[in-house]
Amino acid sequence: MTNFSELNVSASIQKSLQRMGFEEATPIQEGTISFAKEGRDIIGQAQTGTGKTAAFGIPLIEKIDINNPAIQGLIIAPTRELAIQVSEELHKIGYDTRARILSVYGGQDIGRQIRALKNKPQIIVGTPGRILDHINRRTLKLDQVQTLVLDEADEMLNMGFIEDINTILESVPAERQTLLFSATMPGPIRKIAEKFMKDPEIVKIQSKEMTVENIEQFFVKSQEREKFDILSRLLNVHQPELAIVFGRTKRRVDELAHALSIRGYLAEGIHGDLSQAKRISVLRQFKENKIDVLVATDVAARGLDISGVTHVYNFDIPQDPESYVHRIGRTGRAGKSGMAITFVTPREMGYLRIVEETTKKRMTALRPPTADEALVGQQALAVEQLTELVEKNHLSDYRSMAEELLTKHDAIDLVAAAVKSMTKEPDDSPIKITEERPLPQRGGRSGGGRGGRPSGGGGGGYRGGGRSSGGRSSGGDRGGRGGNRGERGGERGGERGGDRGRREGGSGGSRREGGSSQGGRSRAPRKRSED
Ligand SMILES: Nc1ncnc2c1ncn2[C@@H]1O[C@H](COP(=O)(O)OP(=O)(O)OP(=O)(O)O)[C@@H](O)[C@H]1O
Ligand SMILES: [Mg+2]
Repeated sequence: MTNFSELNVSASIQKSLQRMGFEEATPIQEGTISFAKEGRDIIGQAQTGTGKTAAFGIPLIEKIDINNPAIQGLIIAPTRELAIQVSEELHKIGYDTRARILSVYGGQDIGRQIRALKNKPQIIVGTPGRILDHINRRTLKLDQVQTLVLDEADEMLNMGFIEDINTILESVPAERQTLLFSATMPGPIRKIAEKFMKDPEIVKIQSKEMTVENIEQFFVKSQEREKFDILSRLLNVHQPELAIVFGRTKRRVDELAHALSIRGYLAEGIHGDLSQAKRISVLRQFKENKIDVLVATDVAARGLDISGVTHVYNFDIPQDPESYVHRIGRTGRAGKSGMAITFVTPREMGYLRIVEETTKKRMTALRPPTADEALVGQQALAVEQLTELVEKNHLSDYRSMAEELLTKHDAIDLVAAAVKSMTKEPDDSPIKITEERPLPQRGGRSGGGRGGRPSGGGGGGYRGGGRSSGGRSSGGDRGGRGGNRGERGGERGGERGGDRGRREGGSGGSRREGGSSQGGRSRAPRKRSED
């Protein structure tokens, strides 16, 4: 391990890093900071959650000439949330150097952005569409940019941003430093690098597996209609501090978030159809622990760094392995441990194997907990809370009531009642989850091979079983919702017609939801439409 002074990081940035609690550089930081300071182009590849932001952020901030009012650094990130997150991290790193940083992204009032641009920011973090918009309006002057960063390059490729990035690259001086960061490095990304970068130094943090070791990976084989009840029981047993549940489509996310709330979890959904303000507020609530379960589509959660996510549930198995890697990478960040659980229907077992082949890591079969086990989990939680209350001993206002109760009732009955009242018991309030058709068959015979454990239902002995989640799910009434806009992710045709703003704002961002596996790539089977 190397500390930042050994990497010759300036004293003022070291001070900020100290404040951020960064004691030592992570391997990707150690590998890239010196090269970047030499002015080299860099391709940085490292697993999720290993500090790629600071790996480019530290040398970038260090290079800024604080007395030069021009934009000197440009960072392109695939989504608004990421642009915000990156700029927040840069603010922290640059706190003592006082570099001026501004994020620009779709969905935010452009007039306000234009005014903010007049305050002479030195670093811009933005999404491709909005950056282009500003370039076209001549509100963003990039002729003095010295450093260009492509963050989450793989995702920008998947989203079909390559042409936009091409155009942006043509607007920045050729004499510049280019840093490209990605958790995965599919072939087309290497091609971009060859085209746009000068003799790049490739810093790849070698790891046998693509996913970090501190994430335990499980799969649950179950029928589609059983998934929701299994998910509830898993939540009850695991008692995650913060959990993210991934759904394949926006409708799925809406339905899951709603169903989880009905069953008493503090859950909210996030996807590209929600307004910018709503997305930001949901993320804030999640970060502040006001929500326990965040339900999200791939894109909405890509790259998000939320500390303390203990569990990731893939309610639907992702179609491509890169998405899997990114999804589960929302937990196990900065060396913490995490658990990832992927639901897979028997017909989708081929996808599971493809994921495992790519990550070089086998998932362990998880037997779905029975209703009794789920109850025991919740009772244990109640006992824990009760014990904590006793230990805190702020009970003087209640003691006389307790004494009186004890004269009338059996002590064990009283404690049992207290535990019961604090236990979240199984809840079979009706919910509606529209069944998803499985992904197209792939990777050989379905259901075979893994010789998995018995799946599903736990013998049907649980309350509120398939009846509640599956039974009432025919849901043809959703047809007109038009939620399938986003599923045509790969179809670039026509969408260059100037509605870029829409793509990043409001509903427009939806184009990418779930389409991440398709854009520009032909190897994945085309996904069916959402509805
Ligand atoms: N040297 C360090 N010491 C301690 N914590 C760090 C260090 N570097 C980064 N972190 C923290 O680790 C977390 C993950 O970092 P970051 O978001 O940059 O990961 P990433 O590699 O970009 O992941 P992803 O591939 O998911 O985008 C952040 O909370 C960050 O503040
Ligand atoms: Mg990142």
